[in-house]
Amino acid sequence: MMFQSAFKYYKSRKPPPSFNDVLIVGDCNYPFKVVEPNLLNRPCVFPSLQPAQEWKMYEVTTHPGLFVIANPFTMAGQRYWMAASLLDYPAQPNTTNLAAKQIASFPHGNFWWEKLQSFTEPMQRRKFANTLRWSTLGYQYDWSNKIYTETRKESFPAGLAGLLRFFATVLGYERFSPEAAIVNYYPIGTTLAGHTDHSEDDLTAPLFSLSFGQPAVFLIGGTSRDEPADAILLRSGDVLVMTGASRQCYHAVPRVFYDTELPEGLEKCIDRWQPSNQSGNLDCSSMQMENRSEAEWSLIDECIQHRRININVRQVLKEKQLTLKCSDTEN
Ligand SMILES: O=C(O)CCC(=O)C(=O)O
Ligand SMILES: [Fe+2]
Repeated sequence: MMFQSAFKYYKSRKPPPSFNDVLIVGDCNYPFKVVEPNLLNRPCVFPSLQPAQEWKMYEVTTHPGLFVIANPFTMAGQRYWMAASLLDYPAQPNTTNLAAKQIASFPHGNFWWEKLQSFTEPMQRRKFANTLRWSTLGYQYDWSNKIYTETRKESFPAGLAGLLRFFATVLGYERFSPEAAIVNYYPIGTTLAGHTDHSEDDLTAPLFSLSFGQPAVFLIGGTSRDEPADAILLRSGDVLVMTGASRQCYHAVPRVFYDTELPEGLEKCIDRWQPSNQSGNLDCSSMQMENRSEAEWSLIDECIQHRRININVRQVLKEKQLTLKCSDTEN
């Protein structure tokens, strides 16, 4: 199916789409080529992740350069990043789609989270929860002008930067520098239209997409909208990486749905993070772990039940620009 017809097909509620042609990460019946982790003389462990020798990594052979790592996270690890996405990343000075309200009412914190806690009626709380749609980390993306500007550059969260450098190294991209992220919050039923990401100066650096919470159908086509698309199922913990030719391909998210709608035989997301069973309070000093309270975990679980979170990480600058910057600060 061509990109736009595939988008409509997977978006449709009536009738709902079939999952027959959706690529399932890790299933050998599909065009997945096993990729060996690049682990020479390197530590293969990172907090929140399973040891890298145990990861299942694939290249999607119909899209050279497109890699998928089938959920390399531990359960507590997933919950750690879910909590960070909901409590920390939407906080000032990061920008969110709710920026105008944020400045007016809560000058310093996470307006959305603070206000969310004030609702006692579940339906109203859920309605308000759905208003958060994105937050930006590091270089704050200017959506109107489609640029990253030096003047709106916040610090990139250190733990997340470490995680992304670790993924990049295991895939052989040792020089990857995480400089900007868009955290997308997708309430069930929402979509992301087809686009390419081309505002970064370095389009040869990989683009990472981390999925948490409810599942989604991810669509990837060619460099124009007139090429056929592949649909890939992304479940909680899955990591998708666009490199090489696939880095500049059209992609979209036509469907975010409850894992209970997954066909029989497919692992449900819920088995991947098990709310309340295990806290996400990791014991690791390198990630400046903040302990979350019981009340916070319960609201985090509620939020996760009704949405997918996507952490989309980019390198913005070319390596030359980076080198210049480093020598600037050293002098
Ligand atoms: O949600 C996703 O997996 C993709 C998000 C994306 O393409 C973007 O933020 O540019
Ligand atoms: Fe994108």
